Amino acid sequence: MAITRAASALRAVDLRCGYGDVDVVTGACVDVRPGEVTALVGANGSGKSTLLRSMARLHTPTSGDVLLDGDTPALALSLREFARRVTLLTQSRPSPAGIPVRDVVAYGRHPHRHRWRGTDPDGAEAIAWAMEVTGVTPMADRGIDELSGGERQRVWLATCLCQRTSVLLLDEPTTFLDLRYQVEILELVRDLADVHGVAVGIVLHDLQQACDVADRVVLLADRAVLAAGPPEDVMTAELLSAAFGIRIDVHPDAETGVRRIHPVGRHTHRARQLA
Ligand SMILES: Nc1ncnc2c1ncn2[C@@H]1O[C@H](COP(=O)(O)OP(=O)(O)OP(=O)(O)O)[C@@H](O)[C@H]1O
Repeated sequence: MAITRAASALRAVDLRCGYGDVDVVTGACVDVRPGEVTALVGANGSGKSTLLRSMARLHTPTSGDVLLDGDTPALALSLREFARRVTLLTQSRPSPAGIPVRDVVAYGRHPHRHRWRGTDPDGAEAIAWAMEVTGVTPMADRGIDELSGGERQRVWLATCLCQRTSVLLLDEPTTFLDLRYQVEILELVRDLADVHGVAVGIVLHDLQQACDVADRVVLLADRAVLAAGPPEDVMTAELLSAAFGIRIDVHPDAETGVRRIHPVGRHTHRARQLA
């Protein structure tokens, strides 16, 4: 992968991850850079979550390194210090009964609270901001277990955002969300990178969303990184079709140049046109 624009905020170097004796991903190099959105894409089971969790210190890789700010081994930091710099929105999260949304979000500030005094001068403002941008302020007093899947997803995202870390890792943040919130969350992600210089690593199933939001894409297949780089290099018909095992057409939008992704199933309108 070419490294040109910005120094890496979080980098996986030659990472090998798996479970027991089974390798899920080998030789993976991923750069998550300040002010950029890096999307991880690939078929179910290709190792996106395992790789992201390994970069967030939630899974222990078999070998390889995870480096912060170019050269600091992630393991050199205490977990608390690491949590102040890197946060991960995981795919599955507990929703304990009766805990109000406001308290769930506030829990995100835990690494920032003074160890003994328990103070967090920036906490209230960070929590209010995170709840506002994710649209969960109106449900602040409701129990997290009473919410719909999409509402809950936004609460967990607020819990991550209130930490104001310089690296934000998101595992399928648009799952469960209706179209409006999918668009808003991705716009927020883009703003966090563009305006606040946050380094964002994001797992996305929707390849169109990856084309729309990402500066760089890492495509996983066959237990490795099949391709990595700008969307125009990675989101090609050839690479995507190989990674997903179906025909996928890709055409640049005539107006914007952004790639448009068209999976071609046997019964899609496009397949009938081509037949
Ligand atoms: N706790 C675990 N123990 C054993 N194998 C696991 C475990 N978690 C995941 N796997 C396996 O590791 C592989 C990669 O899983 P992972 O969740 O990283 O893939 P993914 O690309 O994120 O998938 P998806 O798109 O379905 O979310 C899969 O084959 C999965 O079955």
